[in-house]
Amino acid sequence: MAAGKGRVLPLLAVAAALAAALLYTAPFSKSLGGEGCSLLPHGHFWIASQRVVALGRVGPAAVEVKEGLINAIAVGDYRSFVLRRPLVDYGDAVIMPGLIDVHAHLDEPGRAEWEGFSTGTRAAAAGGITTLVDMPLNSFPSTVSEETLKLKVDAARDKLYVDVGFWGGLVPENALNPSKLESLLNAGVLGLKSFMCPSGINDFPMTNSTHIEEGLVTLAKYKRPLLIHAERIPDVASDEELDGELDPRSYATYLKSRTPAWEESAVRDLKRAMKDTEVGGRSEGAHLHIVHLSDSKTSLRLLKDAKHSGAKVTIETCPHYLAFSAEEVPDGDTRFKCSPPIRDAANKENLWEALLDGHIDMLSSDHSPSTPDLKLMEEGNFMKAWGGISSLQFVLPVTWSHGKKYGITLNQLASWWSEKPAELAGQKNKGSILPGYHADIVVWNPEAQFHLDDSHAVYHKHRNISAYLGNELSGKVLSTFVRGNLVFAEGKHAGAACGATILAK
Ligand SMILES: NC(=O)NC(NC(N)=O)C(=O)[O-]
Ligand SMILES: [Zn+2]
Ligand SMILES: [Zn+2]
Repeated sequence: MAAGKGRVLPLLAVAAALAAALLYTAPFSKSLGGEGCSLLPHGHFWIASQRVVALGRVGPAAVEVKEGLINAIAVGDYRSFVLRRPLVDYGDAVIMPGLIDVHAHLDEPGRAEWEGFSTGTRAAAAGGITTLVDMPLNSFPSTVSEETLKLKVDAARDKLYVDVGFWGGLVPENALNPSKLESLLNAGVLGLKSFMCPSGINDFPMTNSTHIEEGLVTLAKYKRPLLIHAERIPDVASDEELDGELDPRSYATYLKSRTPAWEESAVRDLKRAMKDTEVGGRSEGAHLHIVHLSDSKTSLRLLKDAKHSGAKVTIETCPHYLAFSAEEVPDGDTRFKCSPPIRDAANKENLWEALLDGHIDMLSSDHSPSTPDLKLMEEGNFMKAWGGISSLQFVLPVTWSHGKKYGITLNQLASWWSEKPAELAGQKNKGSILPGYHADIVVWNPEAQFHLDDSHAVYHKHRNISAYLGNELSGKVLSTFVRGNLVFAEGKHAGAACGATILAK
């Protein structure tokens, strides 16, 4: 390419992208550009900036959006290509693939007072997240069958500001029954999720390793992943746990009650399941995904070993494990309670190292709010409070603000938050800015700093239970596009909720 000259990549790889899209398609819930779906009155336009994260590079480019898809990318001096059509020039702001959050608890139907499709997806849009995958528990009933998935999809109708897919639950009731599992998978869940310890939700019981190994055999046929909450109560209690009276307001008490041995015990128990996913294994084609890894020591080492031996395993961690450390959690401040727990500063350093080295594959929010009363904020009892971090809207600025000192790049952000999650969720036409892909895009300013105080608009349901309130962050989301619809800009949402439910086919 001659210096200073632009280059346009018309419909690059469209054939591949569209062919792959046949595997999983996102049914559009409303026609694109429908009444009120977008804050922009165009169905065909260009957006441009000096920092477009696309094609493995960051630089000046213009992206052509047509009927919800990315039609072309002009890199370099793009002006000669952008003729006649409207162009939105974002100057120095970053144009990046929208974030795909594969771990969010939206809690509807049944616990809409905890979160909800409307509030949750408005928060997502304001945070630059363009696709969410909803967890099968905390709603009521849990998503464990074709019928309960249908309740989810019905509850989501006309409430979505971003696209939403669903994980189903692998529970003892369906794990050993392939036809039940197949009907759940045929109904369109993107994969399954199970717990190896009590989930805290009565109609979502834990699974043992036999359930997991058998479930994987069915999942292998569908090539969809099994997500695992990998904590298991160790067979031998540690001496520390046997210590006498411990103060339930002290964060140290909570840490002692849920040690890294819980994660380690679960990972050891998954040994055979992981082996089964290897080439020639009983469930070759299946894929195990460890959600919210916190233990950066033995559990991570065992998972690295399994990956090294050829097991199909991926790992996610969450911004709260990368932003906070146990030393900083004030006693009684149950906003920080989650499972597995936020551990010490050395653990946090190791998690960053593993993420930067590629051993941890991706990030997710694990946004899991409840009503404020269940957080027992006045009592401050860590042992009784609901566990779950409320963070949906803040994950991009939190990752960026804390990652800057480790020298993270915009391409890494796009990989952890968009490309890898798209792959996990089987979304072959999402997660990158590439011709033929959905025009799911976040525009943000990494340099803009803000104080997350009462004047900051927060869209998820209960702002006061978020551990991030009061933080100084950098990285401000300016605009969010979902399939070409400008769903959020300058603090405002589009009038209509035109996100789609994503069902696997
Ligand atoms: N029932 C839950 O939402 N649990 C969640 N709770 C956390 N992470 O503290 C989770 O994902 O394990
Ligand atoms: Zn979990
Ligand atoms: Zn969760």
